[in-house]
Amino acid sequence: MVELARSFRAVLERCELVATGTTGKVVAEATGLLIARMQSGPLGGDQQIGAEVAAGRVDAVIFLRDPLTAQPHEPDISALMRVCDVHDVPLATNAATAALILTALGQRLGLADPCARHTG
Ligand SMILES: O=C(CO)COP(=O)(O)O
Repeated sequence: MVELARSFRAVLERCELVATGTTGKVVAEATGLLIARMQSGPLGGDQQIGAEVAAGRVDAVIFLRDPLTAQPHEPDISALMRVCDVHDVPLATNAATAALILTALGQRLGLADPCARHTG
């Protein structure tokens, strides 16, 4: 997530960012981006972000899943993904898809080169 945020800093600094607790802290410290932090995911942060999606206040969700690790709050994660589908909000669950979404957002913002570092 940090690598992605660094690569697309030019896009992200023009967005209102919200993240689950630990992710928001780590990315903010690594990049200097201003990020509103919800609860940690296992403590309800995914549900809080889901509520923002349901309220129509989110343009895109980037949720980088570790496909090899089971999460104790899997139902919360599924609910967040479902609410993105219900409201047709772009949802990235891997870095390649996230890069496509952030590139599109950057183009919409009029940035000539939304990605500072092309990591492949
Ligand atoms: O578990 C998470 C998302 O489901 C992430 O939560 P944290 O950002 O608090 O680690």
